[in-house]
Amino acid sequence: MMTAKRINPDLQRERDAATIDPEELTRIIFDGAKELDKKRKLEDAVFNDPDYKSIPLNFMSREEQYEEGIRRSAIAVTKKEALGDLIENHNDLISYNTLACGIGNAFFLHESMFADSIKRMATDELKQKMMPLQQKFEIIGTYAQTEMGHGTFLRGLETTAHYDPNTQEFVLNSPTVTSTKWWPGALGKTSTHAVVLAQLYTQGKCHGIHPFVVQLRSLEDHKSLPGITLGDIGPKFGYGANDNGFLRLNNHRIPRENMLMKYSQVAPDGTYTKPPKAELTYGTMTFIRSMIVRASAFGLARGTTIAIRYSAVRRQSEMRPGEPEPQVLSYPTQQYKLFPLLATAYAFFFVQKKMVETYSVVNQQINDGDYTRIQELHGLSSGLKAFTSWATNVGLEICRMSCGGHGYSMSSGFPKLYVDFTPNCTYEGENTVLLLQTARFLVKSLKEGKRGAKLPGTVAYLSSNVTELRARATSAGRDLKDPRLLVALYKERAMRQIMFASDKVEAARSEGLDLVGALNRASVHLVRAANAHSHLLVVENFHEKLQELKVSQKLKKTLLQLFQLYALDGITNCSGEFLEDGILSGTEVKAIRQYVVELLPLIRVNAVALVDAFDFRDEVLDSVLGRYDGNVYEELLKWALSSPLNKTDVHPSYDKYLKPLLHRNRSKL
Ligand SMILES: CCCCCCCCCCCCCCCCCCCCCC(=O)SCCNC(=O)CCNC(=O)[C@H](O)C(C)(C)COP(=O)(O)OP(=O)(O)OC[C@H]1O[C@@H](n2cnc3c(N)ncnc32)[C@H](O)[C@@H]1OP(=O)(O)O
Ligand SMILES: Cc1cc2nc3c(=O)[nH]c(=O)nc-3n(C[C@H](O)[C@H](O)[C@H](O)COP(=O)(O)OP(=O)(O)OC[C@H]3O[C@@H](n4cnc5c(N)ncnc54)[C@H](O)[C@@H]3O)c2cc1C
Repeated sequence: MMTAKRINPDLQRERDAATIDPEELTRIIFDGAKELDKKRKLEDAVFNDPDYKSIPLNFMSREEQYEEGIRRSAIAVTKKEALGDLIENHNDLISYNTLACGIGNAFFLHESMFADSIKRMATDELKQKMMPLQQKFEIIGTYAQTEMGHGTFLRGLETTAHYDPNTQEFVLNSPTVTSTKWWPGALGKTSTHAVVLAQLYTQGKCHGIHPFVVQLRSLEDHKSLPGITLGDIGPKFGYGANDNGFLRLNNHRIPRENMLMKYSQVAPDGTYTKPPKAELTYGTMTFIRSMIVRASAFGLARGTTIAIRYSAVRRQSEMRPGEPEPQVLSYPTQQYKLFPLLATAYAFFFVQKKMVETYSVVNQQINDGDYTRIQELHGLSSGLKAFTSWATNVGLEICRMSCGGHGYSMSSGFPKLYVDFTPNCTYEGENTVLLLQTARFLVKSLKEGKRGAKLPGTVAYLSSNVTELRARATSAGRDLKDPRLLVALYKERAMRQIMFASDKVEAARSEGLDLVGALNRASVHLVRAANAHSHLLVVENFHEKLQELKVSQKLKKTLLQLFQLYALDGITNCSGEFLEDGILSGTEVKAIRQYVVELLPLIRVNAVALVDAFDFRDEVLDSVLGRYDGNVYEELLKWALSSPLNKTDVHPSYDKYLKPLLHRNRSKL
């Protein structure tokens, strides 16, 4: 943690009064003392390096942001080579890049989706050719799937790859305006190569979308190759430093070997062999979806750190004349805005660990040719990606508004945090669409459970029936703060929502609709069901973690309070779903509302320590309001003074426009 020269006394008092040691919690969040030490060393390596210093992003034009992003990303490549053991795994790599290229990592897709697609789907020969070039940064790759006309509906992509057996090449084309590749990160100006998804045609037949490695730019002068039109798509809501781009292909030829042919093949004569499972093409997206759960945890942790520290420093409104103005953190309404989000950030930290573990186990099974859990992984990653990113998206705006007027200033850090986070709800699968995928898996699992099939872990509860679940909830006692009861209540709620949605699908089918039509008619209920299921997974996982963790009694007590707040507040926000089937009575829901309010002052004692435990350095938070030392007001003034508009006392526009206006009647006076 950064040592500050002078800590704001209010913030210091909060830290002194805490009953927990934030460092104990930090070690849990970052997987133990060794990993934490590594993370801090990586931070030192970046923030003590003058090469990573630049003028504040807020005062740069978009071109300057792009250039600065490229500069930092490029030097990060060489600097990280010298860091040896500090970068041991993919998490370390992401951490280092996030720290070094805070403005936006130009090579994120190169190191994730481009590399992963090749590793996952290329033949050994293509891998041997491409991976060293990728790893040594002799080429820069991106992932070009989305088109102007279609992002969600992959089967609707229009880019074509026609196989020509005479030359043993694929001929790539963008036959319509809407087939223009649109959005891929780093496509416009940076990348030399892309994994391009296109409809494969061979021997006169279309075989659906397949991935191809396509060179876009010359490796000598970086000019786009003949048959290729490339560019930046223009300014966006956020991600100013990234050249999200467009690509048009005009009879562009690539060798047959550039198709990623591990699972499906085109032989030299054009004969097509289909993959053992069509969904294997989608694996790279599953990988990033699981990472977005991690990004959600970090995003909400950042937002709550800024808002809670600032709320401890900010004093407003005498309660009674002459009394000192309270810290806004002491108002129950402020606590009610922020503490459930703090609890949510913790819940997401724990569930992202589970997501990453599950991903890595199932991915290994898939690599070994065992596809039995592929659907479960898809249901889990789609549901958690959507559930956690939506909650973080909403939570960040609540955090910003909880900072009053100063939250609206760029100096708060919230505008950049929000605009860079919010596309997590859209890219890598639009959230509604992903929840519908999860729901499909849930409806299927429910049916199979009823038939007596053994269901995988995350949906095993669907093989029970509601009477059993109700009995389990009842046997857990009726102490509404008891974690076992809370998990049982969430389970019953999820089960009932899934049953309700399934019944609606069945009802539509019995009216003669086909499955697709029936799923579409029931889609509002299906999304609700998938949300309820994902919510349960977060609650259940938090409970399991509480039982597993070997921590001090004081910390255990605080984590239990956070769990209770997360679970109880979740009930009040969806109380209709708990009331409508009598899972809870009206009296119980009212009692839960009161418990939530009673938990707030208990959390208040440790609120600052709990955000300190996230261990964000000031350079990472990039927020005047969230500073570790709490010296908000002095820094706000400094920040404003550094604004380019304040370079001169009189702005040049005075002579051009204001003076003529102000002086226009002067001669008449
Ligand atoms: C302090 C230190 C600090 C450190 C801080 C560090 C903290 C941060 C750390 C983290 C930083 C990272 C942040 C991330 C940044 C990201 C960058 C941006 C990247 C953005 C890239 C993109 O944005 S890139 C494009 C993504 N674009 C999609 O995402 C399209 C969605 N659209 C579909 O994905 C399909 O279109 C859709 C709908 C499934 C229908 O698919 P479809 O048309 O085939 O139709 P069906 O629905 O019929 O599906 C047919 C059957 O396939 C099954 N299935 C489908 N998908 C499956 C799958 N994946 N796995 C298995 N099975 C699957 C399904 O379940 C059916 O199974 P069944 O038949 O048995 O029911
Ligand atoms: C910042 C950013 C970076 C990106 N980076 C990349 C990249 O690197 N590579 C890449 O290939 N792509 C990238 N994308 C594109 C991204 O993956 C798509 O935008 C995303 O998958 C959503 O697809 P869409 O834009 O077609 O949305 P649409 O599908 O058009 O969504 C519009 C609305 O329609 C609804 N809808 C669509 N289909 C259904 C359905 N079946 N049922 C119910 N509702 C539906 C959605 O819920 C949504 O409300 C990026 C996008 C952004 C914003």
